[in-house]
Amino acid sequence: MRLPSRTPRTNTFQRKRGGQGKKMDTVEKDGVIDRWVKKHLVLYTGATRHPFILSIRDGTIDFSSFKRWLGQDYIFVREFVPFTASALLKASKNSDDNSDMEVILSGLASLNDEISWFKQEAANWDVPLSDVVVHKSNQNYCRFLESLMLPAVEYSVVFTALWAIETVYQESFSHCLEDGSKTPPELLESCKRWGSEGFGEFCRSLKKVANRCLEKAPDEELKKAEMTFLRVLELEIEFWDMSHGGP
Ligand SMILES: Cc1ncc(CNC=O)c(N)n1
Repeated sequence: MRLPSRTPRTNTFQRKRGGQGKKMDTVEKDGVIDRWVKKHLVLYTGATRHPFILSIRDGTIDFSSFKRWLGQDYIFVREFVPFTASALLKASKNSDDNSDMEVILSGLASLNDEISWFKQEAANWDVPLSDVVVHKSNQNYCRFLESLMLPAVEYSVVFTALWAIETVYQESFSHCLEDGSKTPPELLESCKRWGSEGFGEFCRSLKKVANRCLEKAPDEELKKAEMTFLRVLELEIEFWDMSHGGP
C-alpha cells in the first residue's frame, strides 16, 4: 500500500514565506518529531485514519458509535485536565523558554470550554454522562496518563505525549472537514472542535516545544519519549476501536 504523502503544512517556516519549495535554504530540517512520524508512519496512519474517523468522513457512521465515543471521551478529557496541569507544573520548573507555559495554559483554557461543550453535546444526544461505564481501553489510557503525571517523568517525555495526544485528534478530525468529505451535518461541530485551523496552530506550537526539548535530551530519554509516542498511538487506536464497536 502506498501511504498518502503528508502535506508540507508542518513546515511553518516555508508556509510563512508563502513559498512552494522555492529555494533549498527555505526548507526547514525535519525535527525529531517528523523523523519519528516517518519512521512509524503505519502506526501513525492507523491512529489518524482509523475506520471510525473514515466512517465519519464518508457519512456511514452509526450514531450509536458516536454516542459511545462522546460518553467515553468526556471521561478521558476529565483525566486529561490534570495531565495537562502536570505538564504546566513541569514547564514552570524545568523550561528554559517562558512561552512553553503559555502554550500549555492556552490548552488548559480550551479544555475548560471543552468540558462545557461535552456536557451540552451529551444533552443534545441524550447521553447521560453520570452513568457512563468506563470502558477498559479508556481505563488503560487514563492509567497511562496517570503514570506520566509522576514527578520523575521527564519534561520532554510529557511534552511528546501531549503533542501526540492532541495531534492524533487534530489530524483525524481535520480529515473529516476536507473537501470531498461527506461528514453528517450533526457531527460538523465536533469535527471543528479539533479539526479547525486554530487547533492545528496549537498542535504546531506543541510540536516546536517538543522538538526543542528532544534535541537536547540524552539518548536514554529520547528512547523513552519515542516509546511514549508509540504507546499514545496504540492507545488512540484502541480508543477508536472501542468507539467503533470493536473489542
Ligand atoms: C482519546 C482522546 N485523545 C485526544 C483527545 C484530544 N485532546 C483533548 O480533547 C481527546 N479528546 N480524546
